[in-house]
Amino acid sequence: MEPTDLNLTVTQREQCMVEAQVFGIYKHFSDLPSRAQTVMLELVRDKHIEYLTDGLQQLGSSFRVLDANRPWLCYWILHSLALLGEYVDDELENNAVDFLNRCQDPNGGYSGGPGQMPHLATTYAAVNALVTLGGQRSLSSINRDKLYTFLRRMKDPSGGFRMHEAGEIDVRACYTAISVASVLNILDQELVENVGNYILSCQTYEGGIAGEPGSEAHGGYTFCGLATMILIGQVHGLNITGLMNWVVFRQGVECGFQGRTNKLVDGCYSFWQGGVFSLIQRLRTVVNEQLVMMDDGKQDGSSRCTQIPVKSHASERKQDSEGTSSQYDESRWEQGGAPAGLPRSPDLINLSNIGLSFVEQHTENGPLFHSLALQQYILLCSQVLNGGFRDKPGKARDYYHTCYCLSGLSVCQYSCSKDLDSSPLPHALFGPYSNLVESVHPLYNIVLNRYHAAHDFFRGS
Ligand SMILES: CC(C)=CCC/C(C)=C/CC/C(C)=C/COP(=O)(O)OP(=O)(O)O
Ligand SMILES: [Zn+2]
Repeated sequence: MEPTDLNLTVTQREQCMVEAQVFGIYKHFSDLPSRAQTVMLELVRDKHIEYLTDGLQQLGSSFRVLDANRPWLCYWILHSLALLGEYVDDELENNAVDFLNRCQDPNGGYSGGPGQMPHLATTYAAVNALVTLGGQRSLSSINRDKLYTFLRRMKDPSGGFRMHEAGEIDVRACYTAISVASVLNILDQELVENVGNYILSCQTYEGGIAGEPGSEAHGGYTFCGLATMILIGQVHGLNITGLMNWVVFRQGVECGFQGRTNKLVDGCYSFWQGGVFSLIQRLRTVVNEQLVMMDDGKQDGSSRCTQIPVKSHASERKQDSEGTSSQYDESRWEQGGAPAGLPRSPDLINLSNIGLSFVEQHTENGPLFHSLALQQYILLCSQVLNGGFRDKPGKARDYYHTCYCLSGLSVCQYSCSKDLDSSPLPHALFGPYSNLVESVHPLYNIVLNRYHAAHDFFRGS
């Protein structure tokens, strides 16, 4: 099944579905769109906006559903609307800002609902939601000083972060802490200290990144770990070639991505795995350096990062548009086992500029995954024609899958573009050009123009 152009016949599309069923994905074949409905494979934009706006209105009127998850619902819905190029009206915007403010803890951070314990995941969701809303009222509602102290309290002496007070330390916690600190321009050396080593300890023999040391590599954590390493300027410490080797095998015959080896594809991994590709595309220097080392016969391509030899000039340092400071330290690899530790981030790194310079660079590299095929999975299998997206046929739509399917669609559509703020060429899109959605900043999963506005707002303060 190779959907290589926009002119797939209905018969070919039906063949895709039949093949997918043969591979055991569609237990509910009748759930798939009918033949007539799939002809154009259109994004049913108006239906999605209706579904999302309804969700936001329900939140606004009661704010009672899913008690510990409400900032997430705000982010998933607001981000999905932003991807569709929609702005919410003043009343809904004010309600959302007020509600998120009630989730803000007096001592910093955001909880899942008013009066609850602040948590890093809901802090990330609330901050991304407020940045997506944008504007003075929304952005200035974030108490950055208190938020910084919350992040410092969540920092474990080992370097990782805890999700909440006395909570678990994992890669998600590292990403959510570093992502909000970066977007709010409060990232500093104290927060960064030893996070890189924690993430390195989670890269597995398969090449992907696990949630915690010793666990299985997973797309969600691989995105979090890779994005964190870029945001702290230490991505060169990961075995990127090994990571690429792992992620390229995660796109299934059904065209969607699976989260981990031998599991089913799921629409939400369109972003978690698709986002990994978007990041890797912008890591040309690091990828080339590691490929050269492999060419030198010093590295087995399937090996883990601890076996990457290092350059002999340990003092070499540079910060480039990938937000990477190349600093090689031979002693790190000498043990033949786990790395002895990433060097402390050089002071030369401007932590406040990494997110912006990363997204401003041009990339000559095309996507390393089948972008049109993934768009087909999203539009044909995950899209619900009444609005919203789902994991796969047979499952119900929800706001989480709507957010991450649309985010994945965006990553696909801009995957052939040299830069993220110009419109892609029609051949990059599956279906009509009206399917085009907004581009995202792949490190934060925030719509790019909303990120730029927030970056300007928090710059220099
Ligand atoms: C920013 C943030 C909070 C990121 C979260 C990242 C994320 C999606 C992590 C995945 C967690 C996980 C192990 C799911 C497996 O569920 P499963 O066993 O039901 O699914 P599977 O069969 O597809 O692996
Ligand atoms: Zn899912």
